Amino acid sequence: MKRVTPIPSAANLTSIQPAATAPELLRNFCIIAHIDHGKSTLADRMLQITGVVEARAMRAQYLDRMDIERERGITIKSQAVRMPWEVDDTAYALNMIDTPGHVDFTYEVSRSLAACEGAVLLVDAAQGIEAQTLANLYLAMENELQIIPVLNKIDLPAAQPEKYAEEIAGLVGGDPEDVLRVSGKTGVGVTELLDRIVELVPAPQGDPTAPARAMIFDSVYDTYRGVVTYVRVIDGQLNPRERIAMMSTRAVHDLLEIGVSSPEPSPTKGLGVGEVGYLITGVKDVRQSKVGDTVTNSAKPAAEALGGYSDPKPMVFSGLYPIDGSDYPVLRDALDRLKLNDAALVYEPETSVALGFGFRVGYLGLLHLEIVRERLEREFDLDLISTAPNVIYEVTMEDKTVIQVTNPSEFPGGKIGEVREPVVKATILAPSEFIGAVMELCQTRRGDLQGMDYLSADRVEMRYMLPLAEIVFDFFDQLKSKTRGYASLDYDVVGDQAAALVKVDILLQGEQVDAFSAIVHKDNAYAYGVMMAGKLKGLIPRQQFEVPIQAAVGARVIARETIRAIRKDVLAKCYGGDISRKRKLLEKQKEGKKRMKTIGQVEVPKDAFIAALTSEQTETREKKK
Ligand SMILES: Nc1nc2c(ncn2[C@@H]2O[C@H](COP(=O)(O)OP(=O)(O)OP(=O)(O)O)[C@@H](O)[C@H]2O)c(=O)[nH]1
Repeated sequence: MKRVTPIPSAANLTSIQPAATAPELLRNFCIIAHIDHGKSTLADRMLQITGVVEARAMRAQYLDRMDIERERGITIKSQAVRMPWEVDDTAYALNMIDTPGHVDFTYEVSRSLAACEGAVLLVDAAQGIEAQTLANLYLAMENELQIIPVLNKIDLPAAQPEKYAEEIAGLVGGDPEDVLRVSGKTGVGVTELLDRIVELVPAPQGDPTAPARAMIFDSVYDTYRGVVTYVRVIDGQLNPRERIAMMSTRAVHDLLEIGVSSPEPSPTKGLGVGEVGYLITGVKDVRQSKVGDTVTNSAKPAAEALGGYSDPKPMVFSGLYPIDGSDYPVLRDALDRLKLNDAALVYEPETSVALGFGFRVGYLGLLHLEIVRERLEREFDLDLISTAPNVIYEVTMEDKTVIQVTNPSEFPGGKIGEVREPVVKATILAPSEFIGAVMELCQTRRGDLQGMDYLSADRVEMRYMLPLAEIVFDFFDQLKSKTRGYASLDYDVVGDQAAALVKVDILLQGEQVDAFSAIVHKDNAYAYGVMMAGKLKGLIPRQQFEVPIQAAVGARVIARETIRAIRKDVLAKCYGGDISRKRKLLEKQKEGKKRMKTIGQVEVPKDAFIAALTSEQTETREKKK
């Protein structure tokens, strides 16, 4: 197809653009890829080639706005951008929706996909298909998107485009020759890709005369403008200064501004069928503008909401405590602020004997946990300690009462009928030489092999059912280290199952230390007990009496360590009768005691708890590196 010079940048046009582009001139697409296969780099190149961002203003990963995203090189929040592109003298508007690539954010990916008619399936020409390529491809197929397979990074010396084009064609159908070859880095093949998007992605269809219906696929909090809601119009038209209604909550808001991002926000006189843009209503909380919800006109509402909406569900919980107890109010405010921008974050106050006042926080997954914690520490200058992450358990007592447990220390005693835990369907892709290693790992994690397929002669896809609890800890790190970094993983929570789970408590001189309680499979209880008791023995200073450290399941002690007694006589070194020096030493000892936590009669420096919890976290972090 012949390419003509792109039309001038939308940003250079007058600030208010005409209402609604005709649907047949629109193409809505997203780029789906495994993490690091180059989605953001390709998106950058498209912005540059279509002229919406001048080369001079270009910076790497233009669309990734959060500092953390830029530093970690990953996309967390998706964004949409409109690009002009001319083919055969016809000016089209391409809406590109950048999607997050990580497992924790699958829900956001699926909403972004629902806003498109086509998907560029991007595969690194030196790596081939990976687990998230498959997961995202299946999501795109469920949404009936036109798939455009593309091999990226063909400039790399290690690129094997022939081999992987065949792999892709085997997966999506078609001829290996039709798989486009591009380099997001050098720009090779990107114009051809833009042409192909116009050619292959179907124009959006909808009823322009019907009551307005638009799907929210993202909403972000902006300090200056409040919540910015990204929508895709399905039917009808949204106009400035209308009153709009959210169909799931029935909340009504005044539309203050409506426009498109190109990629800086530019107001328009409205958004019509198939268009992608943003709405500003002055709302201050993203929870009032939920991803997946349907926006309609409040005076002339649509009868039915668009399908597929679900509330984000936290899957992983952990206690979050300020290291300095006086920071508790700061932490509370910081969480309130963060929640404005993160509808998936949930938390409630919690107190721990060992750690004081804090919060039990629910996250979508481990990456989400790390990101929240990092943002709290960085943006609010807090020093935090988090307890080991755990999943949500459903405990049915013998009398049939059901209890949801998000904190191990709340695991009920007494007569338990059944404990259920969430399970995931995991897809693991690895070179076939690592099949044994992967199987061994999954077996130790209580995995159940569901099936296995060869993608090519030397690469295999394995499907497992695994308890989520076994994945949230260090599964991914173990998988990487056992496969020399070659395996990739994707998982999806699919339900729950009954399991033989018990709570292990750690007791100091008979008193339970809540921060160390854990829910584990009964076969792993002993190992956890021995590990924790041993660790605490090394951290708790000797007291003037003997202190037993025990690990127990219910009333049964399964491991024990003992801290031997000493008598710490601070006056021992003071000969003679210098009373003022003696007093000083005693004062000093009293000061030190303030930093102690008393568990029963045992005085434990708060630092020891922090060290025990952090060493666990750093061990896992170290392993990741
Ligand atoms: N040589 C080469 N490197 C590339 C190309 N495209 C991307 N890269 C590099 O690959 C790495 C990952 O690229 P990103 O664009 O951040 O990948 P991504 O898929 O957006 O990653 P997520 O946002 O984490 O999903 C970066 O170091 C890029 O510089 C390419 O065409 N050629």
